[in-house]
Amino acid sequence: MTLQIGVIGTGAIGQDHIRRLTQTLSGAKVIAVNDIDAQRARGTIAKYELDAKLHEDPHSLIADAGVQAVLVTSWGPTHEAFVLAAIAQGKPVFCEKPLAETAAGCLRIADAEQASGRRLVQVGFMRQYDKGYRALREVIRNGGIGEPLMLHCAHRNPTVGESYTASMAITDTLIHELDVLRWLLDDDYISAQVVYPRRTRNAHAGLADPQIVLLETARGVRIDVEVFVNCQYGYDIQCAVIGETGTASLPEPSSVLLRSEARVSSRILTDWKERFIDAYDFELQAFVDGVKGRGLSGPTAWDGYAAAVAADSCLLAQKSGKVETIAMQKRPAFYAPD
Ligand SMILES: NC(=O)c1ccc[n+]([C@@H]2O[C@H](COP(=O)([O-])OP(=O)(O)OC[C@H]3O[C@@H](n4cnc5c(N)ncnc54)[C@H](O)[C@@H]3O)[C@@H](O)[C@H]2O)c1
Ligand SMILES: O[C@H]1[C@H](O)[C@@H](O)[C@H](O)[C@@H](O)[C@H]1O
Repeated sequence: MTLQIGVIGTGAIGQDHIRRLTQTLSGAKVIAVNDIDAQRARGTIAKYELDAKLHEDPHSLIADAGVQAVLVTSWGPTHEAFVLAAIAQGKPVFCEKPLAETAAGCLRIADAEQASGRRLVQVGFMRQYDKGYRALREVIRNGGIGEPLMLHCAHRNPTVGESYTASMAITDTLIHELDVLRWLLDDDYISAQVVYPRRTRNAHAGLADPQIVLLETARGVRIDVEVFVNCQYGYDIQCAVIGETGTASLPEPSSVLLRSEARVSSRILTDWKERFIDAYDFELQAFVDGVKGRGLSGPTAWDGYAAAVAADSCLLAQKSGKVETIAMQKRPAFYAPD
C-alpha cells in the first residue's frame, strides 16, 4: 500500500520533504497540499508534478478521507492546532519542530495522543537519525569515554534574515540541541542560563548574536552551547563530549580533502538541508514505514515537550540573566522507551 500524505506548509522544509517523499523515499505519495499562501502551494504542485489536490483550508486537508497521514511544515505557531486536529481524526502526523510554541501546548498534544490510545505523533527532530550523532551516542553508551562530564557545542548558521528574533535563537535553533543532547546523554535538564558575548557587527540591529546557553543535567553534566546565527562562513554544527577517560566529538560531514596551491582544504557546508540530508531522509522514511508497519518509533510528543520545557526556561534566562530552573513533569508510561 502507498501511504497517502497531506502536507500543510509548502515553504523551505515543506518543499524539501515533498521532494524527498516524491523523488527519494519509497512507499508514500503526496496527494493533498495546503499553504496559507495558495499561490505557493499551487507552485509546489507544479514544481514537483504532484497529482495532488490543493486545499484552501488546512482543516479540510486533515479531514480529507483520502489523506491517511499528515505532514505539518507550516510556521511554528500553527503546529499545535494542526497536530491536535490530526489526532482528533485519528491520523498519524509528522510535525516539524517545534511541536508547539510552549511546553503547555506540547502537553495538550501528549494528552490528546494518550487519550487516542496509540502513538500518532512523530516530531521532526532529525538529528536523532544523523549517523554522526548516532555514532557518538554508541561511544558514550559503550563506555568508550567513561561517564560524560561536560559537553561543548556550537550551532552556527551563516546568516539569518531580519525576521529572526532573539527568542528564535532558542525556539528555532537551540531547540535541536535541547532535543539531541538529552537523547545523547539519556538525561534531563535541570537548569539553564544565557550569557551574551560581544555582539557581531553582522547581525541586524535588534538581535543579540552570538549567545551562549549553559545547561545542567540531572546527573550534573554541564553543557555549553554557542548559538551563532550570523557566523558568515558556513553551517557548522559541533559537539564534543568530555568524559572521565576520554573525549568524543561529532564527526565532520565527509568532504574531499583537497591539496592544491600550497594548501590543504576541505569544504564546509552552508545549508542545513545539505548538512542533515541523510537524517531527513531516514526520519521521514521511518515515519512512512512506521505508519504502514509496526507503529511509530521516532521522536515522540514527550520529546517535543521535554525540549519545549527547556526552551521555556532558556527564554526566561535570556531576559533575567539568571540561572533558571527546568522542571519537567514525570514521564507517562505511554512514552517509556521501547
Ligand atoms: N528540522 C529542521 O531542521 C527544520 C529546518 C527548517 C525548518 N524547520 C521548521 O519547519 C517549520 C517551517 O520552516 P520553513 O523554514 O519551511 O519556513 P518557511 O517560512 O519557508 O515556510 C513556512 C510555510 O508555512 C506557511 N504557513 C504559515 N502559516 C500557515 C497556516 N496557518 N496554514 C498553512 N500554511 C501556513 C507559509 O506560508 C510558508 O509557506 C518551522 O517550524 C521550522 O522551525 C525545521
Ligand atoms: O529552522 C532552521 C533549522 O532548524 C536549522 O536546522 C537551524 O540551524 C536554523 O537555525 C533554524 O532557523
